[in-house]
Parts: sequence; C-alpha cells; structure tokens
Amino acid sequence: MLNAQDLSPSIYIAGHRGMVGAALVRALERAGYTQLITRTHAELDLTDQTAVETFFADQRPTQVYLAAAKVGGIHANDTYPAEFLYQNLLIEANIIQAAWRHGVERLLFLGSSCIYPRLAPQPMPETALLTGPLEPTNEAYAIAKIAGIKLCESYNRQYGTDFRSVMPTNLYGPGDNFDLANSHVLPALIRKFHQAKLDAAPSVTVWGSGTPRREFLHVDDMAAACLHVMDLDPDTWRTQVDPRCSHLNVGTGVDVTIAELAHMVAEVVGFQGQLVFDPSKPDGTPRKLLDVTRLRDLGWTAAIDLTDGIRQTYHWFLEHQGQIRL
Ligand SMILES: NC(=O)c1ccc[n+]([C@@H]2O[C@H](COP(=O)([O-])OP(=O)(O)OC[C@H]3O[C@@H](n4cnc5c(N)ncnc54)[C@H](OP(=O)(O)O)[C@@H]3O)[C@@H](O)[C@H]2O)c1
Ligand SMILES: C[C@@H]1O[C@H](OP(=O)(O)OP(=O)(O)OC[C@H]2O[C@@H](n3cnc4c(=O)[nH]c(N)nc43)[C@H](O)[C@@H]2O)[C@@H](O)[C@H](O)[C@@H]1O
Repeated sequence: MLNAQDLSPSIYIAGHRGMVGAALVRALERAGYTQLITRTHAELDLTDQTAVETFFADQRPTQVYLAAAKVGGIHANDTYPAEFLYQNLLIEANIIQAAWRHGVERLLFLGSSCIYPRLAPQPMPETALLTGPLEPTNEAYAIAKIAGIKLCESYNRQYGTDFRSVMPTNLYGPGDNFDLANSHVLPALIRKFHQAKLDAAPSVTVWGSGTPRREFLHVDDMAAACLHVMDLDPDTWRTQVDPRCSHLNVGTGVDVTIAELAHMVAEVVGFQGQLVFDPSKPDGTPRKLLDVTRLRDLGWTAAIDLTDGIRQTYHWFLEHQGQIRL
C-alpha cells in the first residue's frame, strides 16, 4: 500500500538558501510537500558538471526548481560580466543535462526580465525575446538566461522533456541581498535609509537620475507563481505556452520610477531627509514592465501590494540584522 510520502514527488530546489529558493521551500512545505531535496553551495557546486551528474544519479529527483544562479544588481552585472555569463551558463547547463539524463519529470528554470531588448515595447510580451539589442549593463547575464530558456526548449523538442521557464521581474523580500555595492535597488535603499535614520544624516544618495521605471514582485508571490506554473498539466503547457516562446512572464503588471520607489522606502523606514540623485551611476534599462496577461489567463496574478511588501521586508531586515547578506 503506497502512503502519502510515496505519492509525493521528490523535489530538488537548487539555490534553496537564496531569496527565491528559500521562498520556494516555504511555499512547498506549506503546500504539504514532504520530500524536498536541498544542497548548499558548499555541499554541491553547481558549476561542477561531474558533481552535479553524481548528485542527480544518486538522488533522482522527480521535479526540479532551478533557482540557483549568480545574481546581482546593475553595478554587479556591469562589473563582473564574465562571472555572470560563465557561472550561470554552467549552472543551468549542468542541471538541465543531468535532469534529462536522470529522468526528471518536470523542471522549472528561472530567467529574468532583462532577457528582453533594452527598448522593447512596453509592457514587454514574451514574443519580444530576441527582437533587439540588450541592455549593456547586464547583457552577459541576459545572454546566460536566454541560453537557459533555449536549453529547456531544445531538450523538450529533441528529448520530449517537460522543462519550463519563467521570467521574473525585479524581485524583493525576506532573504534578499542587502550588500550596498552588489544588491538590487530595493534592498539597497532599505539599508541606506535605515542607516541614514540611525545616523540622523541630512540626505541619502540614490544612484542614477531616478527616472527609470521598475516593476517589483514580492518573492512570496514569485514562489506562488512558480508552484502554479509547475502544476500546470503538460497539455496546457504544450498548447497554451507556444513552443516557439516557451516561457512565461511573472510580474505585477505595474511599475514605478526609482524616485517614487525611493520616496516609498524612505516613508516606510521613517527617513525624513533629502534624496540626492547621482547621475554618475548608470540608469540601466529605461523601463522593463512585463506583459503578464498570459500567466493571468493561466490563472495566476500577484497578490502582495508594493507598500505592504516593502514594510514587511523592512521588518524582516530589522529582525535579521545579524544574519543577513550585507
Ligand atoms: N532577485 C531578483 O531580483 C531576480 C529577478 C529576476 C530573476 N531572478 C532569478 O531568480 C533566481 C534566484 O535569485 P535570488 O534573488 O534568489 O538569488 P540569490 O538570493 O543570490 O540566490 C541564489 C542562490 O544560488 C546559489 N548559488 C549560486 N551559485 C552557485 C553554485 N555555483 N553552486 C551552488 N549554488 C549556487 C547561492 O548560494 P550562495 O549564496 O551560497 O553562493 C544562492 O543560494 C535566479 O535564477 C535569478 O536569476 C532574480
Ligand atoms: C532583475 C535584475 O535587474 C537588474 O537591473 P536593474 O533593474 O537595472 O538593477 P538594479 O540594481 O535594481 O537598479 C535598478 C535602478 O535603480 C537605480 N538605483 C538607485 N539607487 C540604487 C542603489 O543604491 N543600488 C542599486 N542596485 N540600484 C540603485 C539603478 O541606478 C537603476 O536605475 C539586472 O542588472 C539584473 O541582471 C537582474 O535582471
């Protein structure tokens, strides 16, 4: 007689200690999945093909969430393009190859909204992929992510696998990276305004002009979207997610200027000084709002309001001062 544990798929979450990976573990546990497989970076370096192959041969997971990657904000991407391209190509290629060789039934690859052309029509539909030049500051990372989409698509076409891709917009939330040089804008602003409040500083410097627009999705919404896409039956995926653009945008469908975001974060943190914009820092893509109608038509929309999400993230930041990535 099979018990519930026998029927529950064994699920490998690659990058489980990261912001998205940790949110995926929370969501999967809440959904009642019990056979979760994880390995830390120290236990399994995903750029090591032999180690990844050995791990998959040994563990033989039923499903894989590919949330491991070298990740960073505009400065990190602009500064370390070789690392972003090399490491992310190796991670995705090693996992996708091993997943095929060892019979993984379903895999979800996480890309990024930076895969679209710098000046793509807004909001950006999935069909905008490969229709124009990329944003220079994160071109290396974008090419790695586009390769990940094409790996999934190619393995599905040649080997009949069920490897799916989602393209998240800018994410934030508990477990984010708050390092001032290499993080994304929202956690960086939380940390800057928090420190300025403690120091009674007269102003906080915001990079760039403040005019670029960005869309921000809370990581718990992202995890919910990942489970929703993973649970779509194969026929729905094959018929409704056209094989020619085998990925789905995941976002809120709403964006704000960086200046508006800065004012929102300052208000949540309680900083009352001035904002100083530093035009010597890059703005990056002027706008990258995702068209999220396809995922909406497949039954999922974001739930967490940006102001509430920033407030929750700031409280998490305050409660985890000793443990967070600074
Ligand atoms: N954050 C965003 O705004 C955003 C937006 C769009 C898409 N995404 C995508 O979402 C996914 C997760 O991003 P995230 O924000 O959760 O990033 P994150 O917090 O930096 O987590 C990435 C995880 O991958 C692990 N990792 C990196 N290189 C590894 C390696 N060679 N071997 C084993 N593990 C490795 C990291 O472990 P260590 O820290 O121990 O190295 C970390 O646990 C990524 O695919 C990213 O491209 C993120
Ligand atoms: C989702 C990620 O988007 C990333 O692009 P992108 O949104 O410009 O990355 P962010 O680093 O979030 O920057 C977004 C905007 O915020 C401005 N900004 C203002 N102050 C700050 C600050 O203190 N720190 C940071 N980091 N930005 C700041 C930054 O100049 C840029 O215009 C890509 O580089 C990644 O590859 C990934 O795709």
